[in-house]
Amino acid sequence: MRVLEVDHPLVAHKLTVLRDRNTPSPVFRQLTEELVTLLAYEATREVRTEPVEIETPVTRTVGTAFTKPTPLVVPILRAGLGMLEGMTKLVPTAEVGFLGMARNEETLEAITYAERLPADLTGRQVFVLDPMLATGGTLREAVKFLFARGASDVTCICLLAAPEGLQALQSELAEANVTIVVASIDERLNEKAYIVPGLGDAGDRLYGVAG
Ligand SMILES: O=P(O)(O)OC[C@H]1O[C@H](OP(=O)(O)OP(=O)(O)O)[C@H](O)[C@@H]1O
Ligand SMILES: O=c1cc[nH]c(=O)[nH]1
Ligand SMILES: [Mg+2]
Repeated sequence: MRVLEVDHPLVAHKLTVLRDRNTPSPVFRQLTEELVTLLAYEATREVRTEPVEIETPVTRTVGTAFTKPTPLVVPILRAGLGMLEGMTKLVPTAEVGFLGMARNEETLEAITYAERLPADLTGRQVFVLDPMLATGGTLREAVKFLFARGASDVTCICLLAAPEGLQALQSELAEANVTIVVASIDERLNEKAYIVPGLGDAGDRLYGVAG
């Protein structure tokens, strides 16, 4: 498993506004989308491509095309849905599958309540979108599920990660072909397993308080 913390002033600035408790949902959604586009630029460095011959108005030349099957993008509902548009803007030909997962706030166990993915992911490159990597339980389950379906490698794009969650994932997925691309590795988890300084509950800030 590899971890890449993206160090860029544009990322740091947008993240600062996102963290601010006074930032309203519409601005939060817009900034999330913009941040994902910046992170996706780094996260797609290893996307599989092949040469393709094309004709410009001047001559024939060899360019680059995504190798088929194209990457699969998997937002983890709810909060990951806020990252989808930013990703598909950059990789418009990607297919999209969905995982609905929620962390039980008492036991911190991640449960899967919805799944809409291709049955066979053999050889597929998969990009998972989830803004928060706290204990790491949600991403661990998601990644294991994708490998069980045959994915060749999984890249998770997150806004914030806690060191505790990264360590937990590292100890379970050390040898796995997993990359975590994150805007900031924060200080720690608090007693409720929220990321500190963090940005609060990403799903609630994007979409309002869940019932
Ligand atoms: O690393 P973990 O400790 O598992 O926590 C992280 C998870 O918690 C949040 O989702 P949540 O369960 O709040 O669902 P939501 O997106 O519907 O709000 C977040 O979007 C991650 O999926
Ligand atoms: O800080 C946190 C931790 C888990 N889920 C969130 O949305 N935020
Ligand atoms: Mg939530």
